[in-house]
Amino acid sequence: MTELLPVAVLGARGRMGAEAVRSIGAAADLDLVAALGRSDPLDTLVSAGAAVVVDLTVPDATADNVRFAVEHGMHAVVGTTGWTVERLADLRSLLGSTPSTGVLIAPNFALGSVLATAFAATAARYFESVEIIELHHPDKVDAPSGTAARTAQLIAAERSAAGVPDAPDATRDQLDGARGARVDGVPVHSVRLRGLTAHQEVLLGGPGEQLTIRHDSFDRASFMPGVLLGIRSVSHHPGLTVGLDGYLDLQAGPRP
Ligand SMILES: NC(=O)C1=CN([C@@H]2O[C@H](COP(=O)(O)OP(=O)(O)OC[C@H]3O[C@@H](n4cnc5c(N)ncnc54)[C@H](OP(=O)(O)O)[C@@H]3O)[C@@H](O)[C@H]2O)C=CC1
Ligand SMILES: O=C(O)C1=N[C@H](C(=O)O)C[C@H](O)C1
Repeated sequence: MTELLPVAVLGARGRMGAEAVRSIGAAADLDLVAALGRSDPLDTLVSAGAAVVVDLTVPDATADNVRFAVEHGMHAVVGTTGWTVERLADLRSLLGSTPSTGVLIAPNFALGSVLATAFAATAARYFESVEIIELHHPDKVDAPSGTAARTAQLIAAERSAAGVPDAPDATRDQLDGARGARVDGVPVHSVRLRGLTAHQEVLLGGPGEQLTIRHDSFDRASFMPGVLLGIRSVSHHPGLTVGLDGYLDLQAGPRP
């Protein structure tokens, strides 16, 4: 009989955590050994024998949770936002001392979102202007979304590598925030609206044309295939991987 993979969820009673608990419980190859809330001690991860820890908590807690997992020889699959450049650098250095441990930080587990971000980054080389609008439910504690921040970083990197000049913007007079927040120079606008789940539009403008790349998660079920892929794959990817695309082959096949 094949051994089941022991998995623990942090933030297990949250919106994402509860969905992940259901999906892991329904997976024949996974064994949910712990489902922790904020007041449960992290030592439970050790006594439960977790091999993979899934973190779906809050930006203030996630870095300490992942540190604990790595220091105790567990792989981590992280959907929580709040991973600044500094936090990622600290994690990379921690992982340097445990070379066989894998950590996936996935700003978005939905396949469509991962693809939309990749398409947007490619398209951004060819358009004069680019702006991001992210739209979420009003119970979200962070803005801009982790997905929007990651999309902006990838767009900025592509534009810089391709030598695209800064997008023109004649605004001289504005109310604070009217032009959004800047992430690596890319304007990001955050909408919080009851009824929404998780949505993003990347607007790309050139002379006489616009390309809009939009992704909608209508339900948190959209994130679950990515969560399961992360859990099953993380031990095969030692070190830090940022973005589920690191576990996917997004290259197009041969042309007909
Ligand atoms: N990567 C992706 O695809 C996705 C990522 N997310 C991200 O996942 C995170 C969780 O989102 P969501 O489920 O909507 O949020 P919720 O607020 O519904 O859940 C957060 C959970 O975190 C727990 N928590 C709160 N504070 C702490 C703490 N100090 N230490 C440990 N646990 C804590 C809470 O536990 P308790 O119940 O005990 O209070 C709660 O259950 C967010 O960062 C969100 O942006 C969300 C959707 C998709
Ligand atoms: O809080 C959410 O809901 C989501 N958070 C992630 C983010 O900030 O990008 C992923 C998704 O957008 C849903």
